[in-house]
Amino acid sequence: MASILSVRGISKTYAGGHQALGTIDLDVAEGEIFALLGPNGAGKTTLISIICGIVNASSGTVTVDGEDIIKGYRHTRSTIGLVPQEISTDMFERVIDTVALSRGLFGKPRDDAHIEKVLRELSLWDKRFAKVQELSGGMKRRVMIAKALSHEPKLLFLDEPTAGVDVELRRDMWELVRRLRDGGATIILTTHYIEEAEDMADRVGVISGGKLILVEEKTALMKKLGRKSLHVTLSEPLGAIPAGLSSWSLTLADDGHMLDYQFDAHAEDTGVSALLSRLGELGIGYKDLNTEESSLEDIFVDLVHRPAREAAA
Ligand SMILES: Nc1ncnc2c1ncn2[C@@H]1O[C@H](COP(=O)(O)OP(=O)(O)OP(=O)(O)O)[C@@H](O)[C@H]1O
Repeated sequence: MASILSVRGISKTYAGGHQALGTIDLDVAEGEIFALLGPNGAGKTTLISIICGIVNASSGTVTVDGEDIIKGYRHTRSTIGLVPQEISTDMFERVIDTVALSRGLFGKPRDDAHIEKVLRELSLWDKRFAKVQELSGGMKRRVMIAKALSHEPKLLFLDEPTAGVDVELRRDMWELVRRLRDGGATIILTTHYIEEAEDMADRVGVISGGKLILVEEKTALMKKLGRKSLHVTLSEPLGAIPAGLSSWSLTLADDGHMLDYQFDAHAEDTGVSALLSRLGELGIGYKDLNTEESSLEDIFVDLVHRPAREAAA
């Protein structure tokens, strides 16, 4: 599918000399949900802000829907919707007015039916005549989303959309994201809730220290980097791991009642069957066995911390 977003050689050094982004290259296809993961200060917001035309890049180019974001800014800005991390809107305006005004700012003709649809989808219709300042924090966030959707963007950025929101709003938001995607929109989100990326994203990009260290299909990533753990519940607790088991990398947990073995699920020989027969030979009985796959969170933590570990080694 065609790219709706192409980032080529983008870097950013802020005025104070801080390099927030190294050289970033990224393509996002139309209709994708792309999750950008990274620790605090990794450069996620900087990258989004450059694409949205809020921050100038130090080098590189960005194309949105076939147009350069600088030369073709009118088109690219009206193609993009941004839900920023922070709530920024005129607090004294009524909900319906601030959302309708946002649409006008992007040069789109008035469309009351669309504004009503957006407000209804976000459960804001009943509050349409309330001033923004009278709303709860969660409702204010819904207003920010409504504003971003007011001009029917093809490419929607959600910058940590569910940070600090309640369970209900979070669930509503993910339903909305799915509906938008079904309607053909492309969605790029940053999140600290990795299970959300695991649940929602088609592809995942990991940014760390201003560098995009990995971009991969979510399922392929989990397959490739995923490890499995085997948990062996012992009949009798062990005080220490017996010398006869030194060929496996094992840990004892649960006061010696549980033996854990981490292995690469895709290796030709996982070592599991040899481990189980050795346990038999050593007379170590067990009551139960179960395996567990690593989550995207495990993979992410491993990836982000790997450079530091490698440097220390
Ligand atoms: N206007 C600015 N001037 C100088 N430095 C900045 C500015 N904005 C961001 N930075 C720095 O650039 C780096 C990247 O920040 P950015 O906000 O892009 O990270 P982030 O990945 O979005 O983090 P978070 O998850 O905390 O939102 C940080 O070190 C930050 O302090």
